[in-house]
Amino acid sequence: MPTILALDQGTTSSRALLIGADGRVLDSAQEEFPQRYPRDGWVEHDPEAIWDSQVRTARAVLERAEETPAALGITNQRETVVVWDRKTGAPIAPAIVWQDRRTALECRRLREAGHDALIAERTGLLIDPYFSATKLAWLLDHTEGARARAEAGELAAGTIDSFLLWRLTGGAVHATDATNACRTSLFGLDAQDWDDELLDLFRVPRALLPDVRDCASDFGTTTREALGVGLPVGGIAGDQQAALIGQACLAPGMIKSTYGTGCFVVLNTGGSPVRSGHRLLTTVAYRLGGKPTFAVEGSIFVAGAAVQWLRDGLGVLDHAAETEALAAQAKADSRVVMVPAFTGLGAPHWDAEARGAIFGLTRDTGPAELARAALDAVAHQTDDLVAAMRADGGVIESLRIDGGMVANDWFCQDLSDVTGLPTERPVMTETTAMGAAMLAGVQAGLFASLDEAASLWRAEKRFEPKIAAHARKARRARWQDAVRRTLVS
Ligand SMILES: Nc1ncnc2c1ncn2[C@@H]1O[C@H](COP(=O)(O)OP(=O)(O)O)[C@@H](O)[C@H]1O
Ligand SMILES: O=P(O)(O)OC[C@H](O)CO
Repeated sequence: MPTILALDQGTTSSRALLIGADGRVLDSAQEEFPQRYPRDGWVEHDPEAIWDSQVRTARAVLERAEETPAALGITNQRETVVVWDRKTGAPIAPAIVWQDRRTALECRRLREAGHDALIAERTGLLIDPYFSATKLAWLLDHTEGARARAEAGELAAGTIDSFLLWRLTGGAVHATDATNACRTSLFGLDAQDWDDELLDLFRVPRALLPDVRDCASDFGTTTREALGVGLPVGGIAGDQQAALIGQACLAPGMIKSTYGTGCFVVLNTGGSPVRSGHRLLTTVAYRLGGKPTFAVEGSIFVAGAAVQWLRDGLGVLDHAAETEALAAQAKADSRVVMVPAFTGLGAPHWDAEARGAIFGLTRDTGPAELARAALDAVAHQTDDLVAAMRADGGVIESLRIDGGMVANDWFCQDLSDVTGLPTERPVMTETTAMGAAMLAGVQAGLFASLDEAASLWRAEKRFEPKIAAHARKARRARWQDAVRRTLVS
């Protein structure tokens, strides 16, 4: 059976998965890599650590594989930017991660100068440090000589997919796909290309940027130096769009919600961009044969990251999975509410300056109540997004869920209770990798179309809401009050 190698470069780990043409995961490898928090609100990655972990996982899977995969697909944490030297391939600075807030003041300046409308109209995005453009400008302004070198064409930049692709092809291909490009604030949704006016506004030289291609395209071939084998790279998509594809949400109205470091709820809206009146983003879901399909997205910066903070920051857990038993043990009358605004709040609040808070602490609050509050916060934030989508006219009847957190049954049930929606967990929870594999498989001719590949999707478990309407209302009110008390701007 033909196979596809999918590289899933996430915020906390790099993964490589060998996926069969029947949609099954045949093998996988995963490596976590260090997160750096050098200052309040800053989040950085070492691009070499990303590269090394990604290559090691890919090579591990390839060495165990019986046959050479037919194609390779890449999916990645989005918005995070790397700038590197075109001659040596060496990064000139650490990668600035999507969660990083260092450009909050610059974003405020752009908002005060009245650029919101132009940016929203062209890109479907708001002005926020989340997106790549201000991060790129920051790197050029704060790295000695970088701006002049960028203008002279000596440097290349891109999101993580671009950086990996460059390295995988030995510097032969500097490209990205439309789903990653549309998260930079530099890409016109209508034109489906970099926008000169936005490049001027954000002061990013065009010479720095990759070529933008369809999600299923010829992205070149890996070198033997990189992976020990020449594989055609046929698919690229940002991880949330890849998860939408991997969850088989290919028809307008279908919706998925992914719980990794952050949480991203994405609603397929079909062939024309739909603008939100409630501060959700308009984004490219995928682009095939030059034709974009669009989505509306709600982005939450902290989901599994709150669990990670309990583990690594507070040290009250050894493993993320312990939150499941802990949450179940929490005292039923606990009113602890955690607003995990560690790096500001994303949709629908977009408050870059808010910081986290915990309300309702009592002398008997312990790790169990904190664990429950952390999981609960993710469910409430999801419901905030569902409410915004409904206010925009969206009809939402259930959620297809995935990501690291959905291994936690307590969380899945809580999500269903808090949102009042049935939630469906698929058999194949590696939906992000699956999306990348589907795209690469279409390009390699293993699937006649994305729809054919999507027919492989199966539900593993469905969680139904179990709490009474009045209990849900009371919990929602407590959450909304806590958020109000956390907002800064
Ligand atoms: N059983 C679990 N319960 C709660 N959270 C979990 C569980 N397993 C993993 N996580 C959280 O999920 C995140 C990892 O999910 P993943 O989809 O791999 O994220 P990413 O792609 O952002 O690196 C981590 O933040 C981790 O804390
Ligand atoms: O690494 P994840 O799975 O949390 O996804 C990160 C997103 O792509 C950021 O927009």
